[in-house]
Amino acid sequence: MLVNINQLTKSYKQHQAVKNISFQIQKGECVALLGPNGAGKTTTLQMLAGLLTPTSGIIQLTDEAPKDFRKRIGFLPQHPTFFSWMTAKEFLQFAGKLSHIPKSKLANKITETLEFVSLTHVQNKRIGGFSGGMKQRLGLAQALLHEPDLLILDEPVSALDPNGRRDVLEILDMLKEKMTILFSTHVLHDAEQVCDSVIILKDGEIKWNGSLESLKSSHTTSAIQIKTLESLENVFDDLAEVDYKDANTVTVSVNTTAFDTNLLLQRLIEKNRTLVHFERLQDSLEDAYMKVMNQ
Ligand SMILES: Nc1ncnc2c1ncn2[C@@H]1O[C@H](COP(=O)(O)OP(=O)(O)OP(=O)(O)O)[C@@H](O)[C@H]1O
Repeated sequence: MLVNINQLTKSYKQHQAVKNISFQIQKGECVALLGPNGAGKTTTLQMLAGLLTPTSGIIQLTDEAPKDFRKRIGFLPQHPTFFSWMTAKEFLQFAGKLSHIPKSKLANKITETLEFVSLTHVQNKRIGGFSGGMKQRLGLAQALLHEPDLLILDEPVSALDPNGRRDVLEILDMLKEKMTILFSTHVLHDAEQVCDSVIILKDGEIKWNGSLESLKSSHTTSAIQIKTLESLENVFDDLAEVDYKDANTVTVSVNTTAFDTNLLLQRLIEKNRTLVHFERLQDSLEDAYMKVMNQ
């Protein structure tokens, strides 16, 4: 285990933004912190990055005393600020000094990191002329420079256009082979593209913590839709999970994919109905997410 969060709470005056949350992150995991606006994502990440003091609770990186974890973390805030008059290289030199990277290592580290985020060709250009996507990649470079154990990114793709989004998600996909990543997003699709597990936050509380696969399997249902030429009246009346769409169409909810569909077909034959449409309907991951949010 790399991170252990225990009963973490943050109150802003009377308002509890994060309510007693506990979770763990394993070394090498890529975890998405998912939730709508105001869920408490930024507050949680800022506490993890050591920028905000928790009202109560414990944040531990393995084998470290609670207060010593900051240098092992790389953080990209939701709205990073840059000095627009600096060049990309100057900005990383500045960031490198702040995080006490030894002088002998810094130049090589900057070259390597700029290469990794595809900014080598503009390393001597002023940041003022950079696009949103380029700035975000530079912010990412700043967070990576000191080779952190845990990379924390607050909504790294929310403000980007589709190309910028793709570039940053591709970088994250490469990075997850090398380090542990926790990033927030309010878009399920972003989480799905790079992460295996999600923590869903709503109103400061954890609504779900687990793999995307288990989210889907535990919150989705499948159904079978049947349409016949004749009316379906009295055909499936004894089945509880039957929903009549119209006289000729029903949807039968089935709890497992192993449901024996032959039973339904047999019933149609017994009752002399002519089948014109038969389809298995399956909830998507998005449906599962909405179910968790509405719980
Ligand atoms: N400095 C602050 N003072 C008072 N309330 C705050 C402060 N920062 C955040 N909040 C409140 O705490 C709650 C959680 O905010 P937070 O920014 O952590 O949510 P979020 O999930 O990151 O949302 P978003 O997606 O909009 O960034 C919100 O109700 C917000 O209004």
